[in-house]
Amino acid sequence: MTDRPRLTVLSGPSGVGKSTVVAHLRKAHPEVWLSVSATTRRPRPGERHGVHYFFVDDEEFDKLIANGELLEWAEFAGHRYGTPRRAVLDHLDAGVPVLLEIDLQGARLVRDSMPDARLVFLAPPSWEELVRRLTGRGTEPPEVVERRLAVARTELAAEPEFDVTLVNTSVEDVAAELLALIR
Ligand SMILES: Nc1ncnc2c1ncn2[C@@H]1O[C@H](COP(=O)(O)OP(=O)(O)OP(=O)(O)O)[C@@H](O)[C@H]1O
Ligand SMILES: Nc1nc2c(ncn2[C@@H]2O[C@H](COP(=O)(O)O)[C@@H](O)[C@H]2O)c(=O)[nH]1
Repeated sequence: MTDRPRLTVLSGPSGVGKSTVVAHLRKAHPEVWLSVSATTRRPRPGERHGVHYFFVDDEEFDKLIANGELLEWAEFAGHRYGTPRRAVLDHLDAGVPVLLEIDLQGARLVRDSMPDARLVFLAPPSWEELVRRLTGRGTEPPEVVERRLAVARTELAAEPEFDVTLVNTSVEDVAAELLALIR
């Protein structure tokens, strides 16, 4: 029987660089499986259904919840996001390392339902750098950036709840540290 690998949860404030770090890691290590979340948010330019997210409407998201298909879900800055349960469990059962990239509320829910999961907090080098990254990404209008930064203050305060903190100064360094934790 295959040993069940540990689930790794990567969390941290919007704009800190979670997706950038994960993309860098997975380019060199495609064997690490990244869960594709469902969301009611609209796609950004370049985002593809089934690759970056499963983009669903409110009714479809309600059904996912009602049918117990989500391992966890949360509302973040006006939209809902959730982790499809079956695919995560199937990959773990098959011995494949699984990575979730989710918000603080979701990380707390996973910790409650899967206490063996390792919770990793990605922190910015400074508040000013976080603002620069989120603004510089240019994917959200100023009012949404403000909303995400307000949430970020709460998320930064929750860092002690996590098993490990990685500071995203260098994408290469932090991706290597994350890989070592996943293994
Ligand atoms: N170490 C780094 N140094 C400088 N810029 C970075 C670094 N890591 C990421 N960035 C940049 O910061 C911006 C935000 O990164 P990214 O979209 O990966 O954040 P995120 O945490 O996934 O955000 P969200 O939670 O909103 O999806 C991007 O423009 C990215 O290129
Ligand atoms: N609780 C969950 N949070 C999730 C999930 N998928 C993504 N996220 C987090 O939402 C915010 C915003 O993401 P964005 O793509 O709109 O910038 C970010 O913190 C993601 O990590 C999920 O399935 N559950």
